[in-house]
Order: sequence, then C-alpha cells, then structure tokens
Amino acid sequence: MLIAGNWKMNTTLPNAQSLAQSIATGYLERQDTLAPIDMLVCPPDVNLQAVGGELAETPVALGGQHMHHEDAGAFTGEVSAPMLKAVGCTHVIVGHSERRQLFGLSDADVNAQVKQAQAHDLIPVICVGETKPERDAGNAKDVVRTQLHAALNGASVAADDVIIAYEPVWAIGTGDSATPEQAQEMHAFVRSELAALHSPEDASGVHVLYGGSMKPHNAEALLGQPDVNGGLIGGASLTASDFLTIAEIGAAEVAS
Ligand SMILES: O=C[C@H](O)COP(=O)(O)O
Repeated sequence: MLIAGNWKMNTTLPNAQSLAQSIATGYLERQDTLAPIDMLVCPPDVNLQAVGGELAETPVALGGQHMHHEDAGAFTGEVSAPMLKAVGCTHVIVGHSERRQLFGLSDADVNAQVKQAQAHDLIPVICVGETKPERDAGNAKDVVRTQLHAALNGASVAADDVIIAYEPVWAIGTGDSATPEQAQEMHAFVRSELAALHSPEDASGVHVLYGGSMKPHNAEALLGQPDVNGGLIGGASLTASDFLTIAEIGAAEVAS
C-alpha cells in the first residue's frame, strides 16, 4: 500500500514547509499505525529540498512531478533526473494527464522518461487513464493498454522499479471519482497487461495506484479493492489531516 500526494502547482515555499511540517508531525503521532504502508509526497520542484528537510525524521518519501529525459542541456524550464536525485527524490511522476493534455507529452516522451528515471534509480509513477469520451465510446481499456505498453517499452517492470497510477481523466479534480468497481476492473486489467508484457510474478508485485478525487469519504471503498494498492492523491493531499486520514484508511486495509 502506497499513499502518495501530488501537490501539483500548489504551495509557495512557506505553505509547502507548513504542510510538510503538519504531515511530519501527524505521521510521527501515528507512526505505529502507519508503519505498514509507504507514503510519498510530490511537491513543486522549487520546494522539494525544503519539504525533504521537514520530512527528514519520517519515512515519507519525496518525488518529482515531471522530469526531462536528458541528464542536462539547453531545455529551459525543465528538471533532470540527476537534479531530482540530488535533492533527495526517490520517485518521479511520469505521464500525468495534465502533462499529456496541457503540455503535449507524447507516449514516446513518457517512455523516454520512464527509462531515464530507472537509469537513475528513480521509481517512475506512470500515469495512465482515459478521458470521458473515450470511456463513453467503450475505449477505456484500449487507451490504457496503449499508454501502458508505450510507457513500458524497453523498461523494467520489476515490482521495485515501477509504479502504475490509473487516473481516469474525468475523475481528476472533479469530485466524481471512479466507483470502486470501475477502479477494480481497470486495475485488474492493468495487472493482466503487466503479466502479459513481462511475467505474472512481476505483475503481482507492482503497485497499481488509483488517482482521481480520492478523499477520506471514498478512500475505504477504493483502497479496499484487491487490485488497488494505494492512491495518487491531488486535492486531498494539500490538507495534512485529509492526507493522513487516507493513509490511516490504507493502513487499516493492510491490517485487515
Ligand atoms: O495526481 C493526482 C491526480 O491527478 C488526482 O487529483 P485529485 O485527487 O485532485 O482528483
């Protein structure tokens, strides 16, 4: 079980420090409860180092939200895997739908970034998911299959090397999450595709996270699905109490 927060383009430095302090304090108060699960936060790049400092006494991991597939060079505005590593990141989100839709990220870009992350011992959290028209047309699984196969072409699918996040685009930031049944159906499909691509052994160990309006009120039902191994949480990760409540729900699921 991995509970991950994607802060997106939110938090100035003081806000990020304050949020991270609250998460650290809350984590330490609940550490016996939360010990069985993994946690990750992905703040804006400019706040990574400060957030890492605030979380230093906890096992909460640090991740980037995006990165370029080259080590360095004339790529104004981008960050690289070595830069993320140097500030303490262990993970990086790759292929978020907002990067795909708003910044033109292609499947080929996602693939290059996945391989670059793995080459630098960063675990890519690969986001896949369909739009509403694609779901309504009955194409959701085809879209996810295409994104998944493209992202993982030539990459490692060992459980320690990759995380998949199923994020239906229509559920992101809308308050309209997938139903637990919809999530389970797609997560099982993702796992079957991973098994076909590589091996059932690898596929069974890969974390497949759900993202899209996961909140304290719906986390139990979503995290209770057998193929849902955690959440990639946007809005609710910006409130420490909500993020920690979801983590507690995840821990309870592990314990049950
Ligand atoms: O990366 C996180 C997802 O886009 C979910 O965001 P959300 O929880 O605000 O819907």
